[in-house]
Amino acid sequence: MPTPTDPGAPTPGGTTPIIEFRDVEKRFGDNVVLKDLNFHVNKGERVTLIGPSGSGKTTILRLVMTLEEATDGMILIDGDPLTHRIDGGKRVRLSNKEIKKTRTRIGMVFQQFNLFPNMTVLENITESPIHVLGQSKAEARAKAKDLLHKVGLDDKADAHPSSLSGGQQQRVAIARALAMDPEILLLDEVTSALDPEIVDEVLGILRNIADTTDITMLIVTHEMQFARDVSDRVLMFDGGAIVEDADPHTMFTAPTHDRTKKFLRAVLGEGQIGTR
Ligand SMILES: Nc1ncnc2c1ncn2[C@@H]1O[C@H](COP(=O)(O)OP(=O)(O)OP(=O)(O)O)[C@@H](O)[C@H]1O
Repeated sequence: MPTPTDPGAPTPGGTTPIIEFRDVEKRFGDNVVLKDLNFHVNKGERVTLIGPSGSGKTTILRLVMTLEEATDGMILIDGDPLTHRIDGGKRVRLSNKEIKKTRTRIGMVFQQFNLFPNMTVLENITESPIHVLGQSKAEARAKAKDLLHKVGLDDKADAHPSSLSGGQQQRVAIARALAMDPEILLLDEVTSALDPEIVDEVLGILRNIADTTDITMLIVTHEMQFARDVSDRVLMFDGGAIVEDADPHTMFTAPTHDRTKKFLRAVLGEGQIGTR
């Protein structure tokens, strides 16, 4: 097993973790949201976080994206500290430059799309590849067009986000995240703000990405069927702690923990565990 002095060591299965939480604490004032949280995600794995509202799922994604920083402990990306390292027994924050370098390996899609309203769809997608990765305009535009094709929006390159439906805006947000060639894709309730009839179109695109790439995915979703279809592993959270860690078949058909059973009954409906 990895030890605090041995970052990124292979797990017993021989696979290197690409995301590793070590004794992570996150508090907002007096509110301790995560306490001594330890878990890892292996390269190429798709891991879904489920659990009741307020259990800390979004906070975990925001920590990986460096939108928040842990108040104690360490997060490692591919063996490298993300925001803090231990130096001579002391917890030291990395420089902004070091943090930014690791962050470019990670992409995130949010519930509320977060597109730049004054830019066209194409500009939204090319902005970071040009300004963060230093790609040429031509290279970034070619890649963006390719991605727009992939998400079924070839004809929307010159449109502004406000003229698009919610589902179309979310597809642009997915293309924008992919334009950075992320090794890790974080999906935070990406269909929660969408009308029910367009949820499937967005989930279909994500299923396709899961099927055709080896991007590591960390997913927060209330779409249990989607979680069951794409995940290698499902982590059930409650009160900022993992109460169950299982493959999706086990989690959704034969959960062992009472808290998981109660949660899934509430989400899926009485008698639904094992039938979906
Ligand atoms: N920026 C913040 N400032 C203060 N408290 C916060 C902040 N972000 C999250 N929290 C608190 O952290 C806790 C966990 O929130 P989080 O959004 O991670 O939960 P969640 O499991 O994703 O919930 P949901 O399923 O409702 O999205 C909550 O008590 C929340 O109020």
